[in-house]
Amino acid sequence: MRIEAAGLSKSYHTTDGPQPVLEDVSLTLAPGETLALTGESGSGKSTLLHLLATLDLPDAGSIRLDGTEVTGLGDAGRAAVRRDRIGLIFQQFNLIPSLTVAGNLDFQARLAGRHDPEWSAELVHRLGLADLTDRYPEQLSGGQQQRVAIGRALAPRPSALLADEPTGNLDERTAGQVFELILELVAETRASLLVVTHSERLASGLARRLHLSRGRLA
Ligand SMILES: Nc1ncnc2c1ncn2[C@@H]1O[C@H](COP(=O)(O)OP(=O)(O)OP(=O)(O)O)[C@@H](O)[C@H]1O
Repeated sequence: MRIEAAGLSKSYHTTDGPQPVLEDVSLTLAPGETLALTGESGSGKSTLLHLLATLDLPDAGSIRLDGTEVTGLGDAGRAAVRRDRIGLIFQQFNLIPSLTVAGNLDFQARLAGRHDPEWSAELVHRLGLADLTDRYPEQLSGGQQQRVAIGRALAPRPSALLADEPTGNLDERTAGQVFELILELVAETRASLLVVTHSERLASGLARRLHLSRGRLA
């Protein structure tokens, strides 16, 4: 997917009045390109990721996904773009508690109309979840839940994968391995990848890097 963001601004409304979080942020991500988004805590990385994922709307600016301006779409239109084209990995996983590991992967793929049992089985295997497919999220460790979240995001073969600290809950060695696997899977499916990370090591494994500082790209 080609992601083109131009002049994005966003403020949150607090009791002290509007707090600017992003100011005039522009970026482009070509189809299949990989980009790391770094920046200190509170610099606006998650906010920017949420805007690009169509989960929230900017106060000003434009977001084009494969040429379609998404800021003008209503909630249903943006939800359809997310469902069909975007894979999301959140810091807090957001797995569905009432579904098993296999159920979480299948649910997302079915929503997008692209359920492929062979691909789901391959993801489960490569993410080291083969013995855990019948477990529920609460029966998994944080690292295992994180791997389920990665599998779920990739199950529908999204055109873009947007990930917020996708290996933040793993020890350094496992984080490196899981990150390599994300890169492999993204390359195989030719998805674009944007990763928010605090890790220099992980950021250096991606083709490009952008740094946010107090809501502006440095
Ligand atoms: N819903 C909200 N309402 C008010 N302020 C918010 C809201 N969400 C985020 N903020 C504020 O916006 C700023 C940017 O937050 P954001 O989560 O985008 O930063 P971040 O760079 O992802 O941080 P971290 O690395 O700690 O996850 C912070 O000061 C945060 O307190």
